[in-house]
Amino acid sequence: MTMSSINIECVLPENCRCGESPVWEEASNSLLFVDIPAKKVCRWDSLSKQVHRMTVDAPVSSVALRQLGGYVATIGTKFCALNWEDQSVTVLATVEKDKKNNRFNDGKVDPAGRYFAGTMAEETAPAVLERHQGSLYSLFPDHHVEKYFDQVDISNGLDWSLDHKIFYYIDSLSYSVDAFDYDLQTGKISNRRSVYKLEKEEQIPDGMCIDAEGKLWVACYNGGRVIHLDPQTGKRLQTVMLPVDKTTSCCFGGKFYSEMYVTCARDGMDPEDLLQQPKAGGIFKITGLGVKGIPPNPYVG
Ligand SMILES: O=C(O)[C@H](O)[C@@H](O)[C@H](O)[C@H](O)CO
Ligand SMILES: [Zn+2]
Repeated sequence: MTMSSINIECVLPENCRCGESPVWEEASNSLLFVDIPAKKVCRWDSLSKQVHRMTVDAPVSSVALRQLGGYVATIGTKFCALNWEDQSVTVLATVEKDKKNNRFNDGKVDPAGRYFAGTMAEETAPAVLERHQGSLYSLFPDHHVEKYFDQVDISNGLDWSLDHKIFYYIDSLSYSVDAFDYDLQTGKISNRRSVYKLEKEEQIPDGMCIDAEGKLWVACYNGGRVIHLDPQTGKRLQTVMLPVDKTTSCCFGGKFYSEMYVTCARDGMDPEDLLQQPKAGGIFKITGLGVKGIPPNPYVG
């Protein structure tokens, strides 16, 4: 084992109101992410350091790669395809037409190419919302949508185990990281259980990703950290503190997926905190973790 020292750098002072859904695109050496209330999908080129932004017509809560080219995103309560070249949006499916106050939140593509995303009621302030209004869905390659369960408060982080037999999921206000048995063939989930309960100072679990060793990394909203968890033992292995409180999500990227990228939010911070944390809303890169990630799955369809 090589000794590594952790370095944390703000690589892009984007001032996101609520940065989310970081996704590494190897083909363009870029990081994709969204700013939910700003209705923006962004792509930061790690070589040129240029950012390209696409504004859509409703809150955009997650973005993912698409096998056919371009991207998919959850916008309002719609699963959409994005054409980055001409900046056009095509609706693939709509959920919850009857729930005007709901929107999608975090989403990610499973190893078979289904796009999973959950919903929540719109917040009046961070983590303040009508409870139990959300559900978890997935968009299959043929564009039909399946619903898994309802009664969700804030549908958030999700990822799959390396053998594709477990689905990990966070409903933020449960303060728990949960696991389900996963059937990759059918996309069905079963046997929900908790694998980690957050400690008080860790605050609210938000976005999550798995690493190449099958361990989880969870961004803690208001906790200013990402925590490294062993879902087998239920133990926390490591805590990495960031210089911003509202850390929202994380992914691996860069060469061999050896770097971690972390998004965060500015919304809900008071003026003093903003003075103390001028990089709030930026994109952070963590190096020296000594563990790699795995490539994101593209949506098939
Ligand atoms: O990004 C998200 O997941 C939600 O849309 C945000 O509003 C916050 O993270 C949430 O308030 C913290 O739980
Ligand atoms: Zn989130």
